This record gives sequence, structure tokens and C-alpha cells, in this order.
Amino acid sequence: MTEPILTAAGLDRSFGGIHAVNDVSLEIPQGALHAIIGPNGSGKTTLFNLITGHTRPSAGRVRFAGEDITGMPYSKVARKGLAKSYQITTVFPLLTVFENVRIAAQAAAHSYVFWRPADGIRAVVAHTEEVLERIGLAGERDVIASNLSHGDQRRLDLGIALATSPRLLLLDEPTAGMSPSETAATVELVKELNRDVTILMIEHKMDVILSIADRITVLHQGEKLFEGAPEDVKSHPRVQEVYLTGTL
Ligand SMILES: Nc1ncnc2c1ncn2[C@@H]1O[C@H](COP(=O)(O)OP(=O)(O)OP(=O)(O)O)[C@@H](O)[C@H]1O
Repeated sequence: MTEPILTAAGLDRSFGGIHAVNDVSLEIPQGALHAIIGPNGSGKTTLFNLITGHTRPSAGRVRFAGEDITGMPYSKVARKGLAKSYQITTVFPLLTVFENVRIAAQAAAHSYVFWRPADGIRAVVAHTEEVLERIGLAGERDVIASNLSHGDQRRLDLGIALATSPRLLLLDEPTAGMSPSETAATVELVKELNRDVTILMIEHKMDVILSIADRITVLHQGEKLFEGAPEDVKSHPRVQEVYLTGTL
């Protein structure tokens, strides 16, 4: 059996007296679309930060693409093929859509060797255009990013992550603040991206999770409450209980 692209084993982190993530383990196989759900404050973002290297775990290990990356800074983890798209934090608001994606593509292209500089530039431009097509923003390539709708800014943020040709993409609430039609378009986009990128996502909207994820981890007060296929999560008595009582 091939090794999972990501393995988190016994991750733990407290902030003062708050046990934000309590002995959480995850295995994400290559090609998966895995969702993390849980109520506010259940540890989802902290878990992501422990995986990406933004926060150091007090215990536990993280393995990515066959390598132990525990405690490695995000800049280094990103170069190994792990990208994240959180809200719209990576978008340069005063640059065009094209420039935003090109800068990310160019930064990631340092690992390629070209005989002539012009070939390098051509490859970066071609890759940028391909990403814009994929995220559905080819028609907006010359628009200043801050003039895009919220939904399109989120797509652009995703495009910036994609431009680095990641092997694993972490998405934090990709449909947050979106209209129903923007949400539906993003669901389709995430499904399409999953054809060649493994995806780990935090998502609050239950209908989105159930239609998109092949596996779901439910966090509750920093601990893993349940993990399984969408239909099992939906019918699990404890998950139902915390949902119905409003604590999830
Ligand atoms: N840097 C920090 N300093 C202190 N406490 C923190 C810090 N980061 C997270 N926490 C606490 O850890 C707990 C888990 O927070 P976290 O943001 O991981 O949860 P979450 O599930 O992502 O919540 P939300 O859905 O609201 O984003 C919360 O009680 C939070 O207040």
C-alpha cells in the first residue's frame, strides 16, 4: 500500500489552560478529499496550523510526502508541495488577477531549470494561463484584484495556491461568506481540483461537506469525536446529538 501523503500522529497543543488540540491523529491518502468539521473553538484551525508549521506541536509528529516535517517552518513545507488557501490572505489587492497568479507561479518555478531565460518566462506565463482557466478567471485576467467580487477573490486565492503545483492543498472554509451560486461554483471547482490534488479542508456548511468529502473528521473540544464516510458521520448518534443540541 502506498504511504499516505499526510500523516499526523498524536498532535497536541495547549494555549495557557486551553487544550486546543488533544492527541489528534490523521491519515490522508493520496487523492483524498478529506473534511474537518466541528463547532467554533473545537481546534480545527489550530490543527491546520500544526500541520503547516505555523504553530509548533507540544507533542506528536507530522509526515508529509514521505518526510518528517514536524516543526518545519511553512516556507520550507510549502516548497515541498503543501499549499494552503485561507480566506483571501495571499491576494495582492492592487495587482491584476494575472499578476497575482504569475508571481506565485514564478516563485515556485525556481525549482525548474531552463536553458534560456525566455523559456522560463514562457513556461511561467503558460502555467499562469492554465491556472486562470482552471479557476474560471481567464476572462478577468486584467482586472485589479480588489475589484473582484468576494467569491472571485476566494477563487483567486485558490489560484495562487494552485500556481505552486501543490501535492496537498489545505482549504480553510473555501465557501465562507459566499452566495449560494458562488458556493455551488466553488464546490464544483474543489471537486475538479481534487482530480489531481489531494485536498484537506475545513468547512462549516454541512450540505457542502456531505456532497464533497470522501471522509470526514469531526472535532469536538480539541479531540477527535468521530471519523468516517459522510453517510456514517450523518447517522452517527453522538454527532447527531452534538448537532441537535447545538454544541457542534
Ligand atoms: N494563539 C492562541 N492563543 C490562545 N488561545 C488560542 C490560540 N489559538 C487558538 N486558541 C484557542 O484554542 C481553541 C481552539 O481554537 P481554534 O481556532 O483552533 O478552533 P476552530 O475550531 O478553528 O474555531 P473556529 O471555527 O471558530 O475557527 C479555542 O478555545 C481558541 O480560543
